[in-house]
Amino acid sequence: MKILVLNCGSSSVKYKLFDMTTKTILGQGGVEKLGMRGSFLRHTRADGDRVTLEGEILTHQSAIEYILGVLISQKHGAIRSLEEIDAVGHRLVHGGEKFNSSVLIDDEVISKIEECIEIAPLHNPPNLAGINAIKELLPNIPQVGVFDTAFHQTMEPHAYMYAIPYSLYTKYGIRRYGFHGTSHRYVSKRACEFLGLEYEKAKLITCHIGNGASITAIKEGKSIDTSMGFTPVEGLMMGTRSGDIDAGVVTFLMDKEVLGTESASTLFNKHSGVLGISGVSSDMRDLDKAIAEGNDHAKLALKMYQYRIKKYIGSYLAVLGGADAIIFTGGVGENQSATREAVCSDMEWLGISIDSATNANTHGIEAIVSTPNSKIKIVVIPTDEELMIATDTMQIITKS
Ligand SMILES: Nc1ncnc2c1ncn2[C@@H]1O[C@H](COP(=O)(O)OP(=O)(O)O)[C@@H](O)[C@H]1O
Ligand SMILES: CC(=O)OP(=O)(O)O
Ligand SMILES: [Mg+2]
Repeated sequence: MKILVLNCGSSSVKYKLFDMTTKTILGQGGVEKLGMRGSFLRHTRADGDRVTLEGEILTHQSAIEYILGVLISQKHGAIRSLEEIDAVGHRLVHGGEKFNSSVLIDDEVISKIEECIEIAPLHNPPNLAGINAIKELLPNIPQVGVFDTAFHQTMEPHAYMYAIPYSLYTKYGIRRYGFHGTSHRYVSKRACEFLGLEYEKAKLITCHIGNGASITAIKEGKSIDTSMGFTPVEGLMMGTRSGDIDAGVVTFLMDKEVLGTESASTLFNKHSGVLGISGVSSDMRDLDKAIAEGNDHAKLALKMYQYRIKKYIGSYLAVLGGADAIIFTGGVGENQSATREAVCSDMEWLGISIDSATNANTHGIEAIVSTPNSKIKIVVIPTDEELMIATDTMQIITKS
């Protein structure tokens, strides 16, 4: 069975084509700078063959036309005909309170996703554009939606409500939803397999630390709290997002700097976080370089970044009543060993003891990086949201 996984963002469409029989990737890549000058498609085939195609790619439909074209192209293709594709699985960001699991997409599902546009104006329109493009280009193929928010629908009201008038929840759906659920679900399950823990009995803290970052407390297979909220700007400090901030700062700056809602949103989503403090970059690799060159703002940015993760781990240990494992994933969580070390240091009193040497040598692979006597295991599990989406898609279309 062959499944195409699509992640349609506002200016990019990423894809992976899976052969689920062998769990291998036949081809992958993405369209970038969608709708802008200089848009291009980058494609890599399983055998390493690579190609970059430049073109005027203005809409999601034309991006997907390019992708389908390269997948069956004579020279760089991964399959002979589009008929080989059995289903398409989409990463969908916001399912609001309407979806607590992955679903087969039909007209009713589409209209529910449309209803969520109001609370997710940045994410849901490009997701819907992707679904509609496939409807147009591959009219009879089943499509499955896998929501970032679904895994967190198990949170209870005391964890998801904001302490603002209750009527605003009823009127607009203002509450915490949480994101990266597909990744938190994947790495938590995988960590239990890896450690030999029973998922339905485990207490876990999953740290998805990439460009966007969030942390989740999982009890008996259910998300009970997570750091992202109504939008993906709450919680941890991120590459370009502020994370938690006093609402008073927002209104003060909107007043003093005469910011409209869009400029304020850009400030906290795109110009803040590691980039905002360091003035260097949102990428940890650039930050490390700047720190080595003696840049004090870069040093401060990294310290703030690590401190915030540590604070969240502490609070989640409290709400879970301890933990069996802390799991690191995402570009930073998988690769930046110094951040794992800083976050887990001086926590022996809590039963957390990191093995510095093993940790320092662990990059992008599954590994236990705690000492053998650490009560709480510290593990690195590379995330695979696309495989999770492909797996859900296969299960759903097989059932239906
Ligand atoms: N070798 C590395 N060392 C330190 N940080 C890294 C390394 N590789 C990637 N990163 C960090 O991971 C980030 C990307 O994380 P990723 O999870 O791939 O992001 P996205 O949210 O775009 O999926 C980069 O911006 C960078 O900060
Ligand atoms: C929802 C979200 O924050 O996603 P990402 O980390 O991919 O930006
Ligand atoms: Mg990501």
